[in-house]
Amino acid sequence: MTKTLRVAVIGAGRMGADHIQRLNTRIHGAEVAAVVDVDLARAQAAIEGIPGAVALADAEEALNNGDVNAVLIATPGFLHEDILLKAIAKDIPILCEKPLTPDAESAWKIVEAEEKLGHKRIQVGFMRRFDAEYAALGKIIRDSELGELLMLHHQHRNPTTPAGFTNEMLINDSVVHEFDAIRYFTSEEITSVQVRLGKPTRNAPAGQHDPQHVLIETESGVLADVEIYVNAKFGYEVATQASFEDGIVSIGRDKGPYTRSNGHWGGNVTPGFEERFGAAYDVEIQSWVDAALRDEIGGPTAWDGYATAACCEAGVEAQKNAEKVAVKLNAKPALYR
Ligand SMILES: NC(=O)C1=CN([C@@H]2O[C@H](COP(=O)(O)OP(=O)(O)OC[C@H]3O[C@@H](n4cnc5c(N)ncnc54)[C@H](O)[C@@H]3O)[C@@H](O)[C@H]2O)C=CC1
Ligand SMILES: O=C1[C@@H](O)[C@H](O)[C@@H](O)[C@H](O)[C@H]1O
Repeated sequence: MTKTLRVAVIGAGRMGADHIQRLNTRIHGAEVAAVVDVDLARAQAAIEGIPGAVALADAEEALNNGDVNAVLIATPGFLHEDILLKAIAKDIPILCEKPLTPDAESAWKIVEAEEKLGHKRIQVGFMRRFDAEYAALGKIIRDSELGELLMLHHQHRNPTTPAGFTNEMLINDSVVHEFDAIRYFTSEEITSVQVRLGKPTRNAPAGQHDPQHVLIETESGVLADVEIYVNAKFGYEVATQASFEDGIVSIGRDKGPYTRSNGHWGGNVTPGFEERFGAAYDVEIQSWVDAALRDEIGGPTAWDGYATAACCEAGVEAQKNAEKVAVKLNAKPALYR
């Protein structure tokens, strides 16, 4: 493998632009070689000041560009499958933003294509695994420091949603992170998902029922719940409280500095995911680059993308009734065991 990844970033929207900046300024061992966006002006704006980078409007053109040897996919989730299959055919390192794909059938096609290739090329953008507090809680669980983990309580609150954010996307685009986090914390698969639609906020756009309460069980019977609330207005908050036999651990609640002044006390709430998880994205992308230069991957696999897509599928079905829906998973291929 080469000493430098020459990355084509596909999609220069909110997340793609953020990754382009980090690749260009903070990540070692990688450079932006091409930026692709159907909105060519957006791609052109994104490569400004990046020597040697080209702006293109077509992903396939970037994959066929001899100067490109890796790809970072940051288009909306429903477009991932097509680009992934083309990138797998090129056998180059791939960082695919979550979700791998929005449904289990298409995610399974990706797993099968990678299995056929015979080695792992895809890392999925579940950045929470690279957040310092998530890693600390993961270690407490793995080392059984507080006895057995019994329950996980998650709050996932966004200030607002972009145009076109459907009711299904509360599960496919947002709770997909908790599905991955629960699997990461417990090292188990999720067996069932139930969704309760309670009293909605007047701040949700038409067609979106917000907030929702998602109830989850794992193989050993760990119970988890997620409050997904995507028009919460006050800021961006992603928090977890874990109940153990011998204690309680909370992560992600507040951000300092904590100030007492003028008869009030308090800290800060992050405005968006860039601020809350900025450091985690840096660690995630550096891990991908370092591993890619060794012909490996440095984080969640296509199997993780598939398994979470299966949870999402159960979750979207569960939105339609208040029943518990079983998660259906194909057998795990040897490549991921
Ligand atoms: N890990 C995380 O915390 C986050 C991940 N994401 C993920 O990142 C991905 C992108 O999300 P956003 O940046 O929020 O979306 P966005 O809508 O801001 O940007 C998407 C970009 O893709 C471009 N695009 C659309 N079709 C294209 C095509 N066929 N070829 C090339 N470019 C095309 C659009 O013109 C747009 O510039 C999604 O998979 C999303 O789930 C988004 C936000 C946070
Ligand atoms: O991935 C993300 C967005 O796509 C999603 O829409 C948000 O709900 C998440 O908090 C964020 O991390």
